[in-house]
Amino acid sequence: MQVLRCGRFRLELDRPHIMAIVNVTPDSFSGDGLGRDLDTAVRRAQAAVDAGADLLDVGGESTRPGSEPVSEQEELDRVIPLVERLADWAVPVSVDTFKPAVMRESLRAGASLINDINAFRAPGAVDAVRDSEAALCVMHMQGEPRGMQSDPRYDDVVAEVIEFLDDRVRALADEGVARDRILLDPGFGFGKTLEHNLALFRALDRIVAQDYPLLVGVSRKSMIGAITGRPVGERVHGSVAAALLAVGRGARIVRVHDVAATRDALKVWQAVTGIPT
Ligand SMILES: Nc1nc2ncc(COP(=O)(O)OP(=O)(O)O)nc2c(=O)[nH]1
Repeated sequence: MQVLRCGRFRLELDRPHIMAIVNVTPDSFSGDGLGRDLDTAVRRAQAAVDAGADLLDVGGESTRPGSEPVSEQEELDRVIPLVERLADWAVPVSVDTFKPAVMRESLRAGASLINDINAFRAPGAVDAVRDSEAALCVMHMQGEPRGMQSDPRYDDVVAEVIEFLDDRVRALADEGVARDRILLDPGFGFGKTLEHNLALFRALDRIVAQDYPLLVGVSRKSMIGAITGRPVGERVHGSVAAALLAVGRGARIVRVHDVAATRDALKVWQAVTGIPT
């Protein structure tokens, strides 16, 4: 059984887990950003937990392609008050950030997981998380959100993503980060064309073979839109299908906007496969 150390929690990953997206942003690509309205964000988080979310991922800066950077203080002002409100809930709170100062303050406020699309490469990022008990999600991205989709290129996207993740995990291990805190994520849509995303999806089992829990985030993304022809607000069916396919290939955490739909789909998948709910 894979157990992920996640702050004061121990996640037993023999069954798939749902990470609910709680974006306190004005400009998230999916249009679900809650801006700075704290009470609305708390209600959204509660609804996600009621619908079956196992974790909450709080994001204060949109990382959609072409997004404009947000200042450290603005991100702190958006994220920390919400983390403080959620910190004693019965589910782990994750914070989606690549800024070391936001990582540090989030941990101080009670976050149990740091979700870094930049794989803890920023100067000071490893220092910010090394001595905590928090889980760390290490994600692959080619380039930066502002320009990553302009012309992503790989010789072998699967091999290069695996090599990148291996390198980052080794860097964290060299700094003393225990392996039971680490999650991997191929970073769908982060410097990838549709073909790159599909190649990675088909090879998820090879990433799983790296023997770290795998997190997958494809919810409502452009790859779902490209395949289904649906606009961002009508991608729940495609997103749920992708989540099931990812779980069937070994992903153990799916990062989603539509918790209830994903939860029902996973219940059916678990009933058929005999994996405990
Ligand atoms: N680990 C991980 N983190 C992520 N954070 C943001 C987004 C982008 O999605 P979203 O948060 O819905 O949009 P935005 O960044 O525009 O708020 N995708 C991932 C992902 O695939 N994996």
